[in-house]
Amino acid sequence: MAYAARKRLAELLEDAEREGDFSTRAEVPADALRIRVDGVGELPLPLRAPVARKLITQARQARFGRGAETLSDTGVRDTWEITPDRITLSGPDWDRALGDVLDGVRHALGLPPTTALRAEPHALLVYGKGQFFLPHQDSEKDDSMVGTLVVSLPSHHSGGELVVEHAGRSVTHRASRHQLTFVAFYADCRHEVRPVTSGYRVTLTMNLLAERVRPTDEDAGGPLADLAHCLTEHFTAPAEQQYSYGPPETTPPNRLVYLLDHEYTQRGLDWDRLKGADATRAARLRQAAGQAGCEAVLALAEVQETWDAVPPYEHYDHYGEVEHFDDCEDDECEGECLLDPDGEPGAERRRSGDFSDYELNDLIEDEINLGWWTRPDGTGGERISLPVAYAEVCATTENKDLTPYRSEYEGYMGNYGNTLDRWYRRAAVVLWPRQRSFAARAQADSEGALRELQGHLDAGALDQALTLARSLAPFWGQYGSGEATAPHFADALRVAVGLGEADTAAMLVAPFRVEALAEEHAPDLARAAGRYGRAWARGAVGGWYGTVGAYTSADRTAWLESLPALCTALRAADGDGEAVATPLVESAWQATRQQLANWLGVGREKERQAGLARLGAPLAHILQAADSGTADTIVTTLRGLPDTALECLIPALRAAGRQPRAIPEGAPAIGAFQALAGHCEERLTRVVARPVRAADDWSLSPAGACGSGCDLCPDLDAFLSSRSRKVLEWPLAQARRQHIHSRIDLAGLPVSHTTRRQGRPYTLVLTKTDAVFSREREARVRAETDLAWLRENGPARQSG
Ligand SMILES: O=C(O)CCC(=O)C(=O)O
Ligand SMILES: [Fe+2]
Repeated sequence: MAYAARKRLAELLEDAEREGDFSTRAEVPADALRIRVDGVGELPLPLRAPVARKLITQARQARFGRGAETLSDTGVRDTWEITPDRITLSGPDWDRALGDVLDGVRHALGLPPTTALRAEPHALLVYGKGQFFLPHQDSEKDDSMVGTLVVSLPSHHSGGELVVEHAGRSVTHRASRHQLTFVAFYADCRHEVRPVTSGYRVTLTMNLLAERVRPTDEDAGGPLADLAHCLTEHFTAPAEQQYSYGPPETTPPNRLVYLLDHEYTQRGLDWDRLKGADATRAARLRQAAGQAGCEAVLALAEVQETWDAVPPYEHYDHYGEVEHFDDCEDDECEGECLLDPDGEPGAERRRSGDFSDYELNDLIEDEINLGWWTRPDGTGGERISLPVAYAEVCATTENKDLTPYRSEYEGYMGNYGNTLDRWYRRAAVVLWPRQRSFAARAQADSEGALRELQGHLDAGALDQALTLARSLAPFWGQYGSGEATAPHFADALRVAVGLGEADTAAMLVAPFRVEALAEEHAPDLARAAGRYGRAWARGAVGGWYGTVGAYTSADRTAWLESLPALCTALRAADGDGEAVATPLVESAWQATRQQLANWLGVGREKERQAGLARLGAPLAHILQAADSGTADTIVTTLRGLPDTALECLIPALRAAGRQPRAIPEGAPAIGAFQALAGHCEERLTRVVARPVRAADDWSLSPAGACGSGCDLCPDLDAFLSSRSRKVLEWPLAQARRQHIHSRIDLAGLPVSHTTRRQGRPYTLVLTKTDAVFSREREARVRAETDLAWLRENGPARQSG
């Protein structure tokens, strides 16, 4: 079983924990160090109060970093600071003493013997009574920085303990009064300096830097063969699923993601600078990988967990039921503070904070994403975005035993219980079988994969390129739909042309959206169609276009503007550009025709007019791009539409008129626009010639039967069609009044409806409004204007 392999692997790496701690301490006789400070002179040790006060006269208020900023806030950090350029360290024995301490620290922290530590002075700090530094994490100021070394100078003081924490454990260090006290900890450990209660506490802080001194060829120890066996098993057994519904997987997992315990920055992620147990575990895994024919890289993972969780018992007040927002002091509050933590009605019961004392019940959901990884050859790394599947994850330390960097709690919301979301940053060793290396990396870095394929093609290694490209098929479809991937369409297309295998080429270009297509792709598009045939091209365009009628973004309207130029370039290119241009135009037309039909069916005039007018420009672009056959089909369809289609056709003609140069000379579009213009002119002339409505003519066209065969609609139609009846008083029960309302509103009729709430049933009063006349007047004016414009500027005139 694959699960057993992962479990065993995690256990095999468990004992590495004993090989390193996150923090360590050492004492050295005070006379090992001579320390001089500019403006003060050599500091006599143990340090006494007058000297400490003299140091303060030379110091500044210490600052601290938050994000990219450096801040000064004595509520967070209150201590005096002297910069390292003003400090000189010496002493006959100092270098050797420090060297010994660093060697001990290296060993205690579990860094491999192939690594050496160096310490660089960072600051001299003086803490007087009441001064402190709240919990924080030190920033890694240097690529090779792995931690901090705090050297406490001996002095009489109380308080001022240095508390260091990692993975739920914490150690408190007190400084010696007579000796130098060295405390070292990894840079990802949170630590604090508790307030000094008497005397002065003086520390020299140093950055700990790690450097490789010997190659890592020695055996990292441990049951390597066992580990290698687990890897082989993991990569041969079918991947198991988290939930048992759905068909079982038949293929093995693509990779193994072994989560480490410490946090790392992108810069600090390096095989030689791993911390504590991580170093041993990663070294063993890497060696096992070598034996099992696998490749290993380091990665950074973002983990999110959602737990079913409850607040600790103490958070319930004496009612035994009610939970309060942390700061709530309102005696009469019955927990409303939680519903409304900001005093805004309806604010959600969601808040962030430290919920480490909450009790975790069940894990509802977890999600792991890799955001960065190093290259297999160890040269740098790259940003990636790769969700990790359940069957790929393995860890010796569970997430819940680590400290999340963010937590959010949401109280009971009906559908869900109380949930606690926790986010962690973890590093990981990611492994995959060497033969599947290309696909394993490609899933995270599609651009890199395309580059590699092109490289093989350029080098004439066609067979290899084909084998690798085929291995992308299982997951390549998830790629390409985002805007960010559009720029890589050109790369995918070029590789597709080069491969010479129709199915694989189709798979490579399939995930992109049509918006990614631009004029510059025309030569390769035409070449691909020439190579793989018309059916291939039609299939590819269908995929790029997506399902007709599916939601399409505003981007598509913008993209249609570029369609004529794209099609012109396609037709001019070598190969078979027409094979791509034709289905592109046809698909665009099918989608637009569908929208046209939808808008024509809308009764509310203003809405319909606006909707149809918006389709004008896209329609013009499609006609501009069409070949003569498609242009004819389009014109024939448009001619067959009702008069309301003029609300789209005139805007289309106007759009075409605005950019006559977009139509290539001799293009079928010229004839199509002329035919349409002639058609519109004919229709408008008929509209304008209609007799003006007589002042006493209130007749409207019938709204038609509603389809449910009700007895009301015929009566409504009789009223609407009547020349003389302006008002209808109609006693109707509520549901029936409702039906008439909706019939009138849906059709956008110039009829007002009110209900007179007297008697039973109430009376629905329908009144034809002046819009019966005004709409017709407006329509006539519009028709006259359009007709005048057509006669003056329309394409029919321009042809000459
Ligand atoms: O003074 C100390 O012991 C530690 C100070 C510290 O945490 C820092 O400078 O970042
Ligand atoms: Fe610190």
